[in-house]
Amino acid sequence: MALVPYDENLLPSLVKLHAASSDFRFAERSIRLAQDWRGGGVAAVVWDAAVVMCMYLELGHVNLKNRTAIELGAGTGLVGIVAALLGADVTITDRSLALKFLEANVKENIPSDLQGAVRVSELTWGESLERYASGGYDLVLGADIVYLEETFPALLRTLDHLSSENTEVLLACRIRYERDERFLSMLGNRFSVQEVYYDSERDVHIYSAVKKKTKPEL
Ligand SMILES: C[S@@+](CC[C@H](N)C(=O)[O-])C[C@H]1O[C@@H](n2cnc3c(N)ncnc32)[C@H](O)[C@@H]1O
Repeated sequence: MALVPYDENLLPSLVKLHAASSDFRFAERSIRLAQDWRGGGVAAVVWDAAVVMCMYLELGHVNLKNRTAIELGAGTGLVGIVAALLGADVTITDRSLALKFLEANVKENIPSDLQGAVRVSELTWGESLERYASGGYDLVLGADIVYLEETFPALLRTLDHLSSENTEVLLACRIRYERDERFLSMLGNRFSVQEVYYDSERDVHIYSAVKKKTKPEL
């Protein structure tokens, strides 16, 4: 039986035909990603938010050269792959069920001289966070990862763990429901959040969040 993770209206427009693979062009390279909507669930297709995030990264507003980045809920890995091609040292993560697919896409699309700058690793939000350096990343990237209300507390704990006051969190989101707005306001308790980009054609917003400075104890 086909896995239908949620509401058909949420299907990314790029993959409504259950494409077997899709081609993209970012960072002056062709990227071919295997996709498997029927068998792989939400992690196995490229969502519009990922495409918009890559477009945003390509614009050059964010410095990626020699910076450390971690991608959460990477799915097919497009964002992490593009970040690596643009010069970042990237840890690409998702739940264990997504990793096989993700590893194959990374292997296929990262040239051998950059393979050392990319690793694929399991990160289920809120779990075993001690495996990842606290505040240890310059950038935390997430495309279309704000959609399941029950994951919001764990996702917030994860963002909090990975970020220092010098980390920029970039989230590409399609705001579908009120709960998505609620997530952003929960994020605003610990982070200063601002919208930095909007793609009206795909209806995807990019938010930048930086941890608020904690007041020194008196
Ligand atoms: C809508 S897909 C987006 C995939 C990809 N970022 C993109 O935009 O193409 C959501 C992703 O979040 C991941 N995800 C969902 N719940 C998660 C959790 N609790 N911990 C880690 N990843 C999770 C899914 O496996 C999936 O890859």
